[in-house]
Amino acid sequence: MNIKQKYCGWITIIGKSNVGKSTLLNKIIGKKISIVSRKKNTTQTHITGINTKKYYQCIYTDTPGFIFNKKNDKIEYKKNIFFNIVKNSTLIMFVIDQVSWTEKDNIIFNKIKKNGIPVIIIINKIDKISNKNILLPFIDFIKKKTQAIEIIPISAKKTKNMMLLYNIVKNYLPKNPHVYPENHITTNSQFFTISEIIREQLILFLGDELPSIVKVEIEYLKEIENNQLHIRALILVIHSRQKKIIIGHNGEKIKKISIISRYKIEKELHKKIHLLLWVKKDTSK
Ligand SMILES: Nc1nc2c(ncn2[C@@H]2O[C@H](COP(=O)(O)OP(=O)(O)OP(=O)(O)O)[C@@H](O)[C@H]2O)c(=O)[nH]1
Repeated sequence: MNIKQKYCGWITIIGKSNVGKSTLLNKIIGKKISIVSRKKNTTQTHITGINTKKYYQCIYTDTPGFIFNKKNDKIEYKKNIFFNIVKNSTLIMFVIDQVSWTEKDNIIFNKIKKNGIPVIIIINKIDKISNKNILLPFIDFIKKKTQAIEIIPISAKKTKNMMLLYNIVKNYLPKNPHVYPENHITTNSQFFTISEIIREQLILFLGDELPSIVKVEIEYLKEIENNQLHIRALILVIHSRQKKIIIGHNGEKIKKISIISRYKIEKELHKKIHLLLWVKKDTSK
């Protein structure tokens, strides 16, 4: 019997805050599993995204951006958890913002380098670089400075060089059986549990009135002290009239959906929930 060899590896996405780590992971997975925002430190916990194509499975971890102590430039981020993730990686994707290599990048890079795990440096947001001539000398400079195994300029937002990146990552995957089934895209079940509860309530409350395609995206999820969770969820519709249906007269419907959803999420997660629901036209269509 000819059983095709399988490959599987763990890839950790590292970088300063706001360099585009979550955008990159979402693009790789093809779904919004990690929250993207202009605000720094949107990603609060580790997000795992799984990408399986035929015989190759990549298990990505998006890490929260590093926080530096303003006084002494020391990393304040939960070091132990972080370095455990790094230690167990097959590969590291070190993301930087355009052609800027700062002292902070140096500090983070030197810390992770000690583990001897291969590092790919990703120069993100190249769509923002108007003079592309500066790219090659910068790549040379980074190559000398870091001895990274690969340096790849991409635009996660504009999906530029993403296939090239995937093909490179694939080459570094060791022979391993797959850890997750093919259609499994994240281990962050909390994320999905919440959006599914909201969708469930939409279906229950609106029945036949419900527009056929309603997406719920968790835009913001933050755990605060005393077991409380702040959630902002977007209900995405195709037409403005669908928006009106969901909101209802004087906002009555959305209010009810929100109250019951909050109650159900509290029951499911055993946490105090603060829930804000927004209905919005899906502009990605
Ligand atoms: N122009 C451009 N903007 C991008 C690109 N990638 C990400 N961004 C933007 O950069 C901002 C930060 O992106 P995130 O993906 O949230 O960055 P992050 O590194 O995960 O941030 P933290 O959660 O703070 O660690 C967002 O406004 C993104 O839309 C890109 O390739 N090009």
